[in-house]
Amino acid sequence: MGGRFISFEGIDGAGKSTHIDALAARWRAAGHEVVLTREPGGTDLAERLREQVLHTGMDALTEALLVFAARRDHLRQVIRPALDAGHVVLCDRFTDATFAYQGGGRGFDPHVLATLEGWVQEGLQPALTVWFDLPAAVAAERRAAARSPDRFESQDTHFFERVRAGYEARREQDPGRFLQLDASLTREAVWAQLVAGLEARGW
Ligand SMILES: Nc1ncnc2c1ncn2[C@@H]1O[C@H](COP(=O)(O)OP(=O)(O)O)[C@@H](O)[C@H]1O
Ligand SMILES: Cc1cn([C@H]2C[C@H](O)[C@@H](COP(=O)(O)OP(=O)(O)O)O2)c(=O)[nH]c1=O
Repeated sequence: MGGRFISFEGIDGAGKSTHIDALAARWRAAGHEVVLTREPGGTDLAERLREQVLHTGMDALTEALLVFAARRDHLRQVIRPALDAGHVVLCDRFTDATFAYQGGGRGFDPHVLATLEGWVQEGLQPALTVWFDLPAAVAAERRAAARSPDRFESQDTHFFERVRAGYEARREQDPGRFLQLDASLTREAVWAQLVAGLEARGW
C-alpha cells in the first residue's frame, strides 16, 4: 500500500473515534505503517491552537484562520512527510470540518474558506473521506451519555443540523472522494459499512 491519506468526518458524537482506532489496528496487523492523527492538532503548535479553538471565545473568521494555521503546520510536519514515506495517514477531521463547522455551523463565507484551503493545501486532498452521517439529535444523545462539552459540543441541535448540511454540500461538490456511512446504526453495522466501502476500493 503506498502513501494514502484518509480523513474521517461527522458531527460530534457520530462515532468516528471508535472506528478510526479499529481501522488503524486492522491495517497495522496487516503490516502497514499507519499514522494516526487529528485536527485541529497533530503537532505541538497545532495542539496549542486546538486548545484555544476549543475553549476560548472568538469569531468565525478567527476560528477559520486558527484551524487553517494548525492545518498548515500539520501538513508540513506530519502529513506530507508520512505520505512521501509511503505510509497510511488516518486523520480524525480535516478541511471538510472547516466548511461544515465554520461554514455551515457558524454561517461563515465558504468562498473565503476555499481561498484559505487553496493557500494551505496547495492542491492536496484526502484520497478518501469517510463521513459518519447521522441526525443531530441521535449524536446529542450519545454525547450526553459520554462526556462534558467543549465550545462546539455545547451548541444546540440546529447548529449540528447546519454542520451536517455543510458536510452534505461538500460531498456534493466531490462525491467520488466521500464514503458516506449511516452512523445511526449499531457499531457493528457501521463497521461493516466501513469495511465494505474500503474493500470496494481494493483496500
Ligand atoms: N454505533 C453506535 N451506537 C451507539 N453508540 C455509539 C456508536 N458508536 C459510538 N458510540 C458511542 O457514542 C459516543 C461518541 O462516539 P465517539 O466515537 O467518541 O464519536 P466522535 O469521535 O465521532 O465524536 C461514545 O460514547 C461511543 O461509545
Ligand atoms: C478540524 C476542525 C474541527 N472543528 C471542531 C469540530 C469539533 O467540535 C472540534 C474537535 O473535534 P474532535 O477532535 O472530533 O473532538 P473530540 O476529540 O471532542 O471528539 O473542533 C472545527 O470547528 N473546525 C475544523 O476545521
